This record gives sequence, C-alpha cells and structure tokens, in this order.
Amino acid sequence: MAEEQQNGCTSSDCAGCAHAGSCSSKPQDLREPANPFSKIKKVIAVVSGKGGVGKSLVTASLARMMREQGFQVGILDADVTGPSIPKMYGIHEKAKGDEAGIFPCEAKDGTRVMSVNLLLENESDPVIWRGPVIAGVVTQFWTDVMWGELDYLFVDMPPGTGDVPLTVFQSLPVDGVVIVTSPQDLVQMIVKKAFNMAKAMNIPVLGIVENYSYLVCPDCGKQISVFGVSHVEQAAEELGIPVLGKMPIDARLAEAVENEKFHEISNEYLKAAVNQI
Ligand SMILES: Nc1ncnc2c1ncn2[C@@H]1O[C@H](COP(=O)(O)OP(=O)(O)OP(=O)(O)O)[C@@H](O)[C@H]1O
Repeated sequence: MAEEQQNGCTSSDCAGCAHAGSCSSKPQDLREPANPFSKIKKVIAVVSGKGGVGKSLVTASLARMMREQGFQVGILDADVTGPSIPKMYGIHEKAKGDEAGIFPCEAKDGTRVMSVNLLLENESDPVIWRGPVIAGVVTQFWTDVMWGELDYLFVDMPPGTGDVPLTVFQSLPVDGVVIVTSPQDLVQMIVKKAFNMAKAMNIPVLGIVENYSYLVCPDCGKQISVFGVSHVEQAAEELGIPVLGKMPIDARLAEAVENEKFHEISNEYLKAAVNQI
C-alpha cells in the first residue's frame, strides 16, 4: 500500500484523480537525495511483469548501447534476490567504500555497477531478507553509492509490481521506464500491470521490448515463432508507446552472459531504442 494522504487517498491515487492538484492533500514527495558524489542525468528503470523474460539482459544491452555511444553509464541492480548483472560482466570483486559512501565496481567497458552480490561475503550466499529490508538496500544503492558523473543510470528491477519497484518509483527520480515482455498472451496482460504501475506513479513509459520473439533456423534462415505469434505491436499501440525492439533467441547473447563477457556485446536488436531513451 502506498502512503496514506490526509484525506485517505494514497499518493499514487493522484495520477488518475479529477481533483489532482486542486485538493488539499498533495502527493507526498518521498524522494531520497542521491549521494553528494553522484551527478546523474537520467535514471531509467527496466521492468517486467513477470520473471525470466530477459529483463537483466535488456538492461545490460541498453547500458552497453549507450556506453558504445560514448556516454558514462551505470547499472543499479535492484533485483536483490536474483542479482545477475555483476556476473554478466565478469565482476567478482567486492565493492569498497569509505566514510563518504560506497564505490561502484567498474566493468571492463567502464560501466559502473552496484549489486548486492558485490557486498556479500560470498556471492553464492542467498539473500533471505523481508521486502522492506530489500527495498531499503535498493534505496541505499542510490543514497550511499558514489556513482560519480553519469549520463545514464539503468535500474534492473525485480520482476512484478511489489515492494521494490514501488520504493524505486517513489524514492528515485526515475525519468522513464522500459518494459520487457515475451510473446505469450498471458504476459501481455501482465505488461499492462507494469504499464499501469508506472502510469499511477506518473513516470513516462519510454517503450516496450519484446524478447524471445523468434528463433532463426541456422540451416535455412527461416524465422520460427517459438512462443507463438507476436502481439507486441498491437499491445504497444493500445498503450500508446513505441516498440523499442524485438529480440530473437540468440545464442550469441546467451554465450556472452555465460562467458561473463557482456562488455564485448553489441545488441543490434535494440538499435531503435537509442533515440527513445
Ligand atoms: N534473447 C535471448 N537469447 C538468448 N538467451 C537469452 C535471451 N534473453 C535472455 N536470455 C537468457 O535467459 C536467461 C534469463 O534472462 P535474464 O536473467 O535477463 O531474465 P530476467 O527477466 O532478468 O530474469 P529474472 O526475472 O530472474 O530477473 C539468461 O541466462 C539470459 O542469458
């Protein structure tokens, strides 16, 4: 539940309310200040309605793309119970800090990364914390991490619309959201939940990425729709947002993740996203 306002409304209720701006109960600003050693121009959250649709891969692909364009880029791994970003880049060191805050670790391409895995004694230790504690850690990745000067900070969100996405949307100055989906019908309904959450929090949805859209047969080059016909254009039109890309199942991407060499990847399927984010 979002915070109670004076008249019993919640801060997120204002988004669709006819009295927004004219009633006495203004939405509470719950934003946390960034660390004094952070100067971040744009914060982009990558969300998905459900798990396993390739959200982390899309987050890292967008970060790589902007890095290739010469921008200073960071990734805040808010997927605290299933962190995958450090391993994708082959980062296994521990993050260091001093009294001013924590330093993000740097990938081989210069991308700055912060993840709970960089703070755990042993990176295979499970995180068995309750929602509010996890949400608190994610907020600290904003307030306590010295990101330095960044053009883009990408936030890899946990799947769904739970505690952490709510905290990120309320506590960080998120400039836009990218939604990742897969072609199944069921997931399209789940996409609307992610879309509606961003809308309720007054955060622009920059577009949608469909993953696992097809597979190219290595012998004949035919595109096979493994998970059924794509409905992403239709869903995007309905929601009034652009399609930022359709990604096939591509062994090259999976290998880069497996071999911890994502800093060498160029994900050409998301080229259209450069001008949208
Ligand atoms: N287009 C693709 N081609 C090949 N492999 C892919 C593709 N997309 C994702 N994968 C692989 O699928 C697995 C799941 O992807 P990823 O971790 O990005 O999903 P996620 O949505 O972030 O998962 P979670 O919900 O657990 O956070 C990873 O091993 C990733 O390398």
